[in-house]
Amino acid sequence: MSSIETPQTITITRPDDWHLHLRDGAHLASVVQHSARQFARAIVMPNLKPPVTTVAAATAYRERIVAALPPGLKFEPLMTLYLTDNTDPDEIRRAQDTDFIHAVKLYPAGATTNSAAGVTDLKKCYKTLEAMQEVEMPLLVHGEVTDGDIDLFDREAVFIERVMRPLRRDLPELKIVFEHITTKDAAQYVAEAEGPIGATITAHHLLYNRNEIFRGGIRPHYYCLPVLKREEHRLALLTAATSGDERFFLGTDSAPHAIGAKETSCGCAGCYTALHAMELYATAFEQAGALDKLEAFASLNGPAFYGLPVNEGTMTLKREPWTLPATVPFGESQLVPLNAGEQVNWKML
Ligand SMILES: NC(=O)N[C@@H](CC(=O)O)C(=O)O
Ligand SMILES: [Zn+2]
Ligand SMILES: [Zn+2]
Repeated sequence: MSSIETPQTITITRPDDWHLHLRDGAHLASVVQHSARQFARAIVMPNLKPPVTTVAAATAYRERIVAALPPGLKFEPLMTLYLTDNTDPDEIRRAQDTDFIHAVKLYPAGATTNSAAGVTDLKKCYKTLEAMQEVEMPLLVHGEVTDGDIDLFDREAVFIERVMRPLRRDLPELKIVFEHITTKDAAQYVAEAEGPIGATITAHHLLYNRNEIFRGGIRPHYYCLPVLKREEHRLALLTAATSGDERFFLGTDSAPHAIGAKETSCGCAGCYTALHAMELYATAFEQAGALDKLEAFASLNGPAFYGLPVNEGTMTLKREPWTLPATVPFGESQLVPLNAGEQVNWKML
Protein backbone atom coordinates (compact mmCIF):
# COMPACT_ATOMS: atom_id res chain seq x y z
CA MET A 1 0.00 0.00 0.00
CA SER A 2 1.61 3.32 -0.99
CA SER A 3 1.52 6.27 1.38
CA ILE A 4 -0.84 8.12 -0.97
CA GLU A 5 -3.33 5.29 -0.70
CA THR A 6 -2.97 4.90 3.06
CA PRO A 7 -6.41 5.75 4.44
CA GLN A 8 -6.90 8.42 7.08
CA THR A 9 -9.91 6.68 8.55
CA ILE A 10 -11.12 3.10 8.52
CA THR A 11 -14.64 1.98 9.28
CA ILE A 12 -15.41 -1.64 10.02
CA THR A 13 -18.28 -3.67 11.45
CA ARG A 14 -18.20 -3.36 15.26
CA PRO A 15 -15.58 -5.79 16.54
CA ASP A 16 -15.58 -8.34 19.39
CA ASP A 17 -12.89 -9.47 21.80
CA TRP A 18 -12.73 -13.28 21.90
CA HIS A 19 -10.39 -13.45 24.95
CA LEU A 20 -10.67 -10.98 27.82
CA HIS A 21 -9.99 -10.80 31.57
CA LEU A 22 -12.39 -8.51 33.44
CA ARG A 23 -11.60 -9.57 37.05
CA ASP A 24 -14.24 -8.83 39.68
CA GLY A 25 -15.54 -6.32 42.22
CA ALA A 26 -13.98 -2.85 42.15
CA HIS A 27 -11.41 -4.03 39.59
CA LEU A 28 -14.18 -5.10 37.22
CA ALA A 29 -15.91 -1.74 37.70
CA SER A 30 -12.70 0.07 36.70
CA VAL A 31 -11.91 -1.87 33.51
CA VAL A 32 -15.16 -3.04 31.93
CA GLN A 33 -15.93 0.39 30.45
CA HIS A 34 -12.73 0.26 28.38
CA SER A 35 -13.68 -3.00 26.70
CA ALA A 36 -17.30 -1.92 26.29
CA ARG A 37 -16.19 1.17 24.38
CA GLN A 38 -14.00 -0.85 22.03
CA PHE A 39 -16.03 -4.03 21.59
CA ALA A 40 -19.65 -5.13 21.28
CA ARG A 41 -19.05 -8.50 22.95
CA ALA A 42 -16.26 -10.33 24.70
CA ILE A 43 -15.50 -13.88 25.73
CA VAL A 44 -14.87 -13.41 29.45
CA MET A 45 -12.20 -15.58 31.03
CA PRO A 46 -13.19 -17.53 34.17
CA ASN A 47 -9.87 -17.37 36.09
CA LEU A 48 -11.22 -15.55 39.11
CA LYS A 49 -10.37 -16.50 42.69
CA PRO A 50 -12.17 -18.85 43.16
CA PRO A 51 -12.55 -19.81 39.49
CA VAL A 52 -15.89 -19.78 37.67
CA THR A 53 -16.48 -23.53 37.51
CA THR A 54 -20.26 -23.79 37.51
CA VAL A 55 -23.27 -22.44 35.64
CA ALA A 56 -24.42 -20.82 38.88
CA ALA A 57 -21.09 -19.00 39.30
CA ALA A 58 -21.07 -17.89 35.64
CA THR A 59 -24.63 -16.61 35.97
CA ALA A 60 -23.77 -14.54 39.02
CA TYR A 61 -20.52 -13.27 37.45
CA ARG A 62 -22.37 -12.23 34.32
CA GLU A 63 -24.84 -10.26 36.43
CA ARG A 64 -21.98 -8.47 38.20
CA ILE A 65 -20.44 -7.55 34.83
CA VAL A 66 -23.71 -6.16 33.49
CA ALA A 67 -24.27 -4.21 36.73
CA ALA A 68 -20.76 -2.68 36.44
CA LEU A 69 -21.39 -1.30 32.94
CA PRO A 70 -21.71 2.47 32.75
CA PRO A 71 -25.22 3.51 31.64
CA GLY A 72 -25.62 3.77 27.88
CA LEU A 73 -22.77 1.42 26.96
CA LYS A 74 -24.03 -1.70 25.25
CA PHE A 75 -21.77 -4.69 25.83
CA GLU A 76 -22.55 -8.37 25.91
CA PRO A 77 -20.39 -10.59 28.12
CA LEU A 78 -20.08 -14.09 26.66
CA MET A 79 -19.36 -16.33 29.62
CA THR A 80 -17.04 -19.32 30.02
CA LEU A 81 -16.58 -22.11 32.55
CA TYR A 82 -13.22 -23.05 34.06
CA LEU A 83 -12.47 -26.72 33.43
CA THR A 84 -11.17 -28.75 36.38
CA ASP A 85 -10.32 -32.41 36.84
CA ASN A 86 -13.80 -32.76 38.35
CA THR A 87 -16.06 -30.84 35.98
CA ASP A 88 -19.22 -32.91 35.63
CA PRO A 89 -20.40 -33.66 32.06
CA ASP A 90 -23.90 -32.62 33.23
CA GLU A 91 -22.54 -29.14 34.02
CA ILE A 92 -21.67 -28.87 30.31
CA ARG A 93 -25.21 -29.77 29.32
CA ARG A 94 -26.57 -27.21 31.79
CA ALA A 95 -24.19 -24.61 30.37
CA GLN A 96 -25.34 -25.40 26.84
CA ASP A 97 -28.93 -24.82 27.95
CA THR A 98 -28.16 -21.21 28.87
CA ASP A 99 -27.91 -18.61 26.15
CA PHE A 100 -24.89 -16.88 27.67
CA ILE A 101 -22.25 -19.58 28.33
CA HIS A 102 -20.32 -20.05 25.12
CA ALA A 103 -17.19 -22.02 25.98
CA VAL A 104 -15.14 -23.93 28.54
CA LYS A 105 -11.58 -22.94 29.35
CA LEU A 106 -8.66 -25.31 29.83
CA TYR A 107 -5.87 -24.01 32.02
CA PRO A 108 -3.17 -26.62 32.54
CA ALA A 109 -2.61 -26.46 36.34
CA GLY A 110 0.14 -23.95 37.07
CA ALA A 111 0.42 -22.58 33.52
CA THR A 112 -0.60 -18.99 34.20
CA THR A 113 -2.39 -16.49 36.49
CA ASN A 114 -5.01 -18.20 38.71
CA SER A 115 -4.54 -21.61 37.14
CA ALA A 116 -3.85 -23.55 40.35
CA ALA A 117 -7.30 -25.18 40.14
CA GLY A 118 -6.73 -26.09 36.49
CA VAL A 119 -6.43 -29.50 34.88
CA THR A 120 -3.65 -31.80 36.08
CA ASP A 121 -4.21 -34.49 33.43
CA LEU A 122 -6.53 -34.04 30.48
CA LYS A 123 -7.35 -37.76 30.56
CA LYS A 124 -9.36 -37.06 33.72
CA CYS A 125 -11.63 -34.78 31.67
CA TYR A 126 -12.47 -37.06 28.75
CA LYS A 127 -16.10 -37.70 29.74
CA THR A 128 -16.60 -33.95 30.04
CA LEU A 129 -14.80 -33.26 26.77
CA GLU A 130 -16.98 -35.89 25.06
CA ALA A 131 -20.06 -34.05 26.34
CA MET A 132 -18.64 -30.81 24.95
CA GLN A 133 -18.03 -32.42 21.59
CA GLU A 134 -21.59 -33.73 21.59
CA VAL A 135 -23.24 -30.38 22.34
CA GLU A 136 -20.69 -28.41 20.26
CA MET A 137 -19.37 -26.38 23.19
CA PRO A 138 -15.93 -24.99 22.28
CA LEU A 139 -12.87 -25.74 24.42
CA LEU A 140 -10.61 -22.72 24.81
CA VAL A 141 -7.04 -23.71 25.49
CA HIS A 142 -4.16 -22.00 27.24
CA GLY A 143 -1.67 -24.00 25.20
CA GLU A 144 1.48 -24.34 27.25
CA VAL A 145 2.96 -27.34 29.02
CA THR A 146 3.90 -26.64 32.61
CA ASP A 147 6.91 -28.93 33.12
CA GLY A 148 9.72 -26.95 34.70
CA ASP A 149 12.27 -28.80 32.56
CA ILE A 150 10.81 -27.40 29.33
CA ASP A 151 12.27 -24.04 28.38
CA LEU A 152 9.72 -21.26 28.93
CA PHE A 153 10.00 -20.19 25.31
CA ASP A 154 9.27 -23.73 24.04
CA ARG A 155 6.20 -24.48 26.13
CA GLU A 156 3.67 -23.68 23.42
CA ALA A 157 5.41 -25.70 20.70
CA VAL A 158 5.78 -28.68 23.06
CA PHE A 159 2.09 -28.39 24.02
CA ILE A 160 1.12 -28.95 20.38
CA GLU A 161 2.91 -32.29 20.25
CA ARG A 162 2.15 -33.53 23.76
CA VAL A 163 -1.41 -32.32 24.27
CA MET A 164 -3.07 -30.74 21.24
CA ARG A 165 -2.39 -33.47 18.66
CA PRO A 166 -3.44 -36.38 20.91
CA LEU A 167 -6.53 -34.48 22.09
CA ARG A 168 -7.66 -33.73 18.55
CA ARG A 169 -6.91 -37.28 17.46
CA ASP A 170 -9.16 -38.61 20.23
CA LEU A 171 -11.92 -35.98 19.82
CA PRO A 172 -11.75 -34.82 16.20
CA GLU A 173 -15.10 -33.03 16.25
CA LEU A 174 -14.45 -31.06 19.45
CA LYS A 175 -14.41 -27.34 18.67
CA ILE A 176 -11.16 -25.85 19.94
CA VAL A 177 -9.74 -22.36 20.15
CA PHE A 178 -5.97 -22.29 20.57
CA GLU A 179 -5.88 -19.11 22.66
CA HIS A 180 -3.35 -16.31 22.39
CA ILE A 181 -0.98 -18.11 20.02
CA THR A 182 2.58 -16.83 20.11
CA THR A 183 4.65 -19.04 17.79
CA LYS A 184 4.99 -19.88 14.12
CA ASP A 185 4.51 -23.49 15.22
CA ALA A 186 1.01 -22.74 16.54
CA ALA A 187 0.07 -20.54 13.58
CA GLN A 188 1.14 -23.26 11.18
CA TYR A 189 -0.56 -26.00 13.18
CA VAL A 190 -3.88 -24.16 13.18
CA ALA A 191 -3.67 -23.16 9.51
CA GLU A 192 -3.05 -26.76 8.45
CA ALA A 193 -5.17 -28.69 10.94
CA GLU A 194 -8.31 -30.48 9.85
CA GLY A 195 -11.62 -29.94 11.59
CA PRO A 196 -13.08 -27.28 13.88
CA ILE A 197 -10.16 -25.29 15.24
CA GLY A 198 -9.48 -21.57 15.49
CA ALA A 199 -6.96 -19.33 17.24
CA THR A 200 -6.96 -15.94 18.89
CA ILE A 201 -4.05 -13.55 18.52
CA THR A 202 -3.30 -10.60 20.81
CA ALA A 203 -2.28 -7.13 19.63
CA HIS A 204 0.93 -7.24 21.68
CA HIS A 205 2.09 -10.48 20.09
CA LEU A 206 1.50 -8.91 16.65
CA LEU A 207 3.48 -5.79 17.54
CA TYR A 208 6.34 -6.93 19.75
CA ASN A 209 8.98 -9.59 20.04
CA ARG A 210 10.75 -10.68 23.22
CA ASN A 211 13.35 -7.89 22.99
CA GLU A 212 10.62 -5.55 24.17
CA ILE A 213 10.68 -7.11 27.65
CA PHE A 214 14.34 -6.12 28.04
CA ARG A 215 14.61 -2.89 26.01
CA GLY A 216 16.84 -0.59 28.10
CA GLY A 217 16.05 -2.54 31.29
CA ILE A 218 13.43 -4.97 32.51
CA ARG A 219 9.94 -3.87 31.48
CA PRO A 220 7.35 -5.81 33.46
CA HIS A 221 4.36 -4.41 31.58
CA TYR A 222 5.49 -6.38 28.52
CA TYR A 223 5.56 -9.62 30.47
CA CYS A 224 2.61 -11.88 29.75
CA LEU A 225 2.00 -15.59 29.25
CA PRO A 226 2.62 -17.10 26.85
CA VAL A 227 5.66 -14.83 26.85
CA LEU A 228 6.60 -12.74 23.77
CA LYS A 229 8.75 -14.75 21.37
CA ARG A 230 11.42 -14.12 18.69
CA GLU A 231 10.82 -11.86 15.70
CA GLU A 232 10.30 -14.80 13.32
CA HIS A 233 7.32 -15.84 15.44
CA ARG A 234 5.85 -12.34 15.50
CA LEU A 235 6.08 -12.23 11.71
CA ALA A 236 4.33 -15.59 11.40
CA LEU A 237 1.50 -14.35 13.63
CA LEU A 238 1.16 -11.18 11.58
CA THR A 239 0.99 -13.26 8.41
CA ALA A 240 -1.72 -15.47 9.94
CA ALA A 241 -3.79 -12.56 11.27
CA THR A 242 -3.68 -10.66 7.97
CA SER A 243 -4.12 -13.73 5.75
CA GLY A 244 -7.91 -13.55 5.68
CA ASP A 245 -7.96 -17.18 6.95
CA GLU A 246 -11.21 -17.50 8.94
CA ARG A 247 -9.51 -19.55 11.65
CA PHE A 248 -7.66 -16.56 13.09
CA PHE A 249 -9.52 -13.95 15.08
CA LEU A 250 -9.05 -11.17 17.59
CA GLY A 251 -8.55 -11.86 21.29
CA THR A 252 -6.81 -9.14 23.27
CA ASP A 253 -6.00 -11.20 26.37
CA SER A 254 -6.13 -7.84 28.11
CA ALA A 255 -5.14 -8.88 31.64
CA PRO A 256 -5.23 -6.13 34.26
CA HIS A 257 -3.00 -6.31 37.34
CA ALA A 258 -2.46 -3.60 39.93
CA ILE A 259 0.77 -1.66 39.46
CA GLY A 260 2.23 -3.16 42.63
CA ALA A 261 1.64 -6.71 41.41
CA LYS A 262 3.57 -5.98 38.17
CA GLU A 263 6.39 -3.73 39.43
CA THR A 264 7.81 -6.08 42.05
CA SER A 265 10.46 -8.77 42.49
CA CYS A 266 8.16 -11.52 41.17
CA GLY A 267 5.59 -9.78 39.00
CA CYS A 268 2.36 -11.13 37.54
CA ALA A 269 1.93 -12.01 33.86
CA GLY A 270 -0.48 -9.94 31.80
CA CYS A 271 -0.60 -6.89 29.51
CA TYR A 272 -3.41 -4.35 29.76
CA THR A 273 -4.60 -3.36 26.27
CA ALA A 274 -8.36 -2.89 26.71
CA LEU A 275 -7.94 0.89 26.60
CA HIS A 276 -6.47 0.98 23.09
CA ALA A 277 -6.88 -2.49 21.65
CA MET A 278 -8.28 -1.61 18.24
CA GLU A 279 -5.71 1.16 17.84
CA LEU A 280 -2.95 -1.40 18.42
CA TYR A 281 -4.42 -3.93 15.99
CA ALA A 282 -4.79 -1.17 13.36
CA THR A 283 -1.13 -0.27 13.88
CA ALA A 284 -0.08 -3.89 13.37
CA PHE A 285 -2.26 -4.41 10.31
CA GLU A 286 -1.05 -1.12 8.83
CA GLN A 287 2.56 -2.24 9.30
CA ALA A 288 1.72 -5.35 7.31
CA GLY A 289 0.01 -3.27 4.60
CA ALA A 290 -3.19 -5.14 5.34
CA LEU A 291 -5.69 -2.72 6.86
CA ASP A 292 -8.25 -4.17 4.45
CA LYS A 293 -8.02 -7.49 6.35
CA LEU A 294 -8.72 -5.98 9.78
CA GLU A 295 -12.49 -6.32 9.58
CA ALA A 296 -12.44 -10.07 8.92
CA PHE A 297 -10.03 -10.65 11.80
CA ALA A 298 -11.74 -8.31 14.28
CA SER A 299 -15.42 -8.56 13.38
CA LEU A 300 -16.29 -11.52 11.13
CA ASN A 301 -14.16 -14.60 11.79
CA GLY A 302 -14.92 -14.86 15.52
CA PRO A 303 -18.71 -14.82 15.15
CA ALA A 304 -18.44 -17.38 12.34
CA PHE A 305 -16.47 -19.75 14.59
CA TYR A 306 -18.82 -19.33 17.56
CA GLY A 307 -21.97 -19.50 15.40
CA LEU A 308 -23.09 -16.03 16.49
CA PRO A 309 -24.42 -13.19 14.35
CA VAL A 310 -22.10 -10.43 13.21
CA ASN A 311 -22.63 -7.18 15.13
CA GLU A 312 -24.80 -4.40 13.85
CA GLY A 313 -23.22 -0.98 13.62
CA THR A 314 -19.68 0.09 12.84
CA MET A 315 -16.57 1.49 14.46
CA THR A 316 -14.28 4.09 12.94
CA LEU A 317 -10.60 4.56 13.57
CA LYS A 318 -8.94 7.80 12.56
CA ARG A 319 -5.26 8.45 11.95
CA GLU A 320 -4.78 10.83 14.84
CA PRO A 321 -1.90 10.53 17.28
CA TRP A 322 -2.74 10.51 20.99
CA THR A 323 -0.84 9.65 24.13
CA LEU A 324 -1.70 6.81 26.49
CA PRO A 325 -2.10 7.79 30.14
CA ALA A 326 0.67 6.74 32.55
CA THR A 327 -1.85 4.89 34.71
CA VAL A 328 -5.57 4.28 34.97
CA PRO A 329 -7.59 3.65 38.15
CA PHE A 330 -7.91 -0.02 39.12
CA GLY A 331 -10.17 -0.41 42.12
CA GLU A 332 -8.35 1.20 45.06
CA SER A 333 -5.10 1.03 43.11
CA GLN A 334 -3.84 1.93 39.63
CA LEU A 335 -2.74 -0.11 36.67
CA VAL A 336 -0.22 0.68 33.97
CA PRO A 337 -1.57 0.10 30.47
CA LEU A 338 0.69 -1.25 27.76
CA ASN A 339 2.34 1.69 25.97
CA ALA A 340 1.80 3.96 29.00
CA GLY A 341 2.88 7.50 28.16
CA GLU A 342 3.59 6.56 24.54
CA GLN A 343 1.93 7.79 21.39
CA VAL A 344 -0.46 5.68 19.32
CA ASN A 345 -1.20 6.76 15.75
CA TRP A 346 -4.79 5.57 15.45
CA LYS A 347 -7.70 6.75 17.52
CA MET A 348 -11.12 5.21 17.88
CA LEU A 349 -13.78 7.84 17.25
N1 LIG B 1 -2.05 -13.66 29.73
C1 LIG B 1 -1.52 -13.42 30.91
O1 LIG B 1 -0.32 -13.17 30.99
N2 LIG B 1 -2.26 -13.44 32.05
C2 LIG B 1 -3.64 -13.81 32.18
C3 LIG B 1 -3.84 -15.29 32.15
C4 LIG B 1 -3.73 -15.93 30.78
O2 LIG B 1 -4.44 -15.56 29.84
O3 LIG B 1 -2.93 -16.86 30.61
C5 LIG B 1 -4.19 -13.22 33.48
O4 LIG B 1 -5.27 -13.62 33.91
O5 LIG B 1 -3.54 -12.33 34.06
ZN1 LIG C 1 -3.77 -17.85 28.97
ZN1 LIG D 1 -5.88 -14.66 29.03
